[in-house]
Amino acid sequence: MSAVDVALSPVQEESVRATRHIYGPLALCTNESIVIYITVAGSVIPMRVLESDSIGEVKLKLQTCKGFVVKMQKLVFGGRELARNESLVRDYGVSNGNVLHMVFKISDLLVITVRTTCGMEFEFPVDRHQDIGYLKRTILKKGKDFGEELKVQELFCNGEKLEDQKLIDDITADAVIHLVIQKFAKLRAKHAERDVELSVVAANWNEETQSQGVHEPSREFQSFSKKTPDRNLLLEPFVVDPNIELPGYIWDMINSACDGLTKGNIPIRSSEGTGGTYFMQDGSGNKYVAIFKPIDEEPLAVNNPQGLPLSTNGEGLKRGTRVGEGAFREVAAFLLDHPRTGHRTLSNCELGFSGVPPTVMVQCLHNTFHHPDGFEWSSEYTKVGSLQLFMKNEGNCEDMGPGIFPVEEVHKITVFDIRTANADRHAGNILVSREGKEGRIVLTPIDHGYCLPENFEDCTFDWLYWPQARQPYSPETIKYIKSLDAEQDIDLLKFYGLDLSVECARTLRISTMLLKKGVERGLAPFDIGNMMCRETLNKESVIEVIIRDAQDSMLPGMTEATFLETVYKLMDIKLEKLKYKSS
Ligand SMILES: Nc1ncnc2c1ncn2[C@@H]1O[C@H](COP(=O)(O)OP(=O)(O)OP(=O)(O)O)[C@@H](O)[C@H]1O
Repeated sequence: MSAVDVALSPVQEESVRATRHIYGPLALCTNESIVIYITVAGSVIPMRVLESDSIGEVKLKLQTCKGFVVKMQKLVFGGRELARNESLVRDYGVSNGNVLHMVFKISDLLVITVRTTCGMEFEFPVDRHQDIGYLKRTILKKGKDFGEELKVQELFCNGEKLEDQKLIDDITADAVIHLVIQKFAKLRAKHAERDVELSVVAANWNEETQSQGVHEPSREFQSFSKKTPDRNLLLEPFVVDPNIELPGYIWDMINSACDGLTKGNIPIRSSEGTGGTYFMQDGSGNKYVAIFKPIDEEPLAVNNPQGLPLSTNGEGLKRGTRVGEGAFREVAAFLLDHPRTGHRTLSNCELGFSGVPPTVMVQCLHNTFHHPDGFEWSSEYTKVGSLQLFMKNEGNCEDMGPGIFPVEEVHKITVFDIRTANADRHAGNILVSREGKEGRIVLTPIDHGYCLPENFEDCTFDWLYWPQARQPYSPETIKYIKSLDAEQDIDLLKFYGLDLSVECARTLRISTMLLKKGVERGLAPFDIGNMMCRETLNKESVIEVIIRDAQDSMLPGMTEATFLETVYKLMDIKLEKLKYKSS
């Protein structure tokens, strides 16, 4: 028996038991059985799987053996995210002895339920990274809905008073928090994924209400402010062309985040996502104002905080993207999202048709970012990345059934994804909020670090399977789509210093062409989107076949324009066939 066998045997037994659990004893007899290693948060889990297992089944085994909820797992192998749950282990080229990396997403959101004595329930989301002081203030604010009944005074857990500075996240799951108020009320809190339950029960008590002051600057920051008198060093726009003037709404976001840093409200790293994503707070410490994503912390980049390995060839987690370009793609996504009233200009503060939050490139210096090789308060340690406006939300589309989303809200996302051939549109990347007295649902697309890839290989749209995608676009949306112009878009990006590569520009041209041609023929988002997505991992999508056929027909010396003309004609033929089939 080799040393490896010895080291693995206890875990193998465990994995084998899981295999038996799912497949019965026959699973052990097959020669497809392989051992893979899953790295997660610094430890390695050996696991026996079948090459014919789907990625979904591997995730299920991890849930069975280790308790990691399937929905919260992200697996990476060979620098690529194993994003398709229905694809097989062997489709992704995973074989015996290979190492897979798992990023475990924990939701940043906790949903707190307050129940009054008369049985009324009110739910409100709080951030697990916030502290008890924040929780109290939130309950107090919400307390208006309960009248005078809910006056927060103290919170206790396991007999211990919870200090305002304690993080909500530090409270043990399943713990019962006692909210001490003047009249009886009950509170319950659960993680948005519903895998952890936290109960909060209130009892009678009579003491003075805590003062609701603003956070004191942390000790960490006090030392920082002494060392860095230059406020601009903290956070400033990263502009390629100094002649471009940033508009007021972008400055408001930067200044607000800067104010937060100055007051010692440190950037808070999100537990979700595969890259370094930081919530920037305002001066009061009560509000997030922006999201900062440094380029050196992107997945597979040199300082990725999730422990993902470095890319071996520079390619990002999705095919046709490059490590370190995510932040630029985020900014491009905002610039391309033209408002209904006309073309995007930075001075126009209107949200775009699809609602991509305002995003700009910035540089920021702070010791809370991931600096594995040490840190000094010097400009050398400044990080460059995208800064995006924080959008208040109640969670994301993964947390709820799609049936409740208004058709127009889904359609606006489909328009953006098709235009930009977005390779990362899963339901978790669409935030959900409510607007107005009726609580109209609004969807906000985020996380556009994988839009405009060089090819269409990894295009996936979760909304394809939502009923709204089968409905035709409204006349207003069709009008918007007709106004799109890929050449103008390319020029616009260039103007703002984002010069697309020939391949990415080609993607934008072809996907805009497909969207426009599709609506001309009255196709629904499903029909158009479906042409861009692979049915299975190794079967080319319709758009890929069109592009390959166009490439095959090219003679040496032919121009990009000729290539696009060929794509244009081939696309017409395919669309006519599709129209004929569906009529
Ligand atoms: N503009 C925003 N407003 C509010 N919250 C946001 C915004 N952008 C990101 N977030 C929050 O931060 C979390 C992580 O962000 P994001 O998904 O963009 O990171 P990522 O590392 O690129 O993720 P992924 O692994 O899904 O590609 C999101 O799940 C969301 O909760």
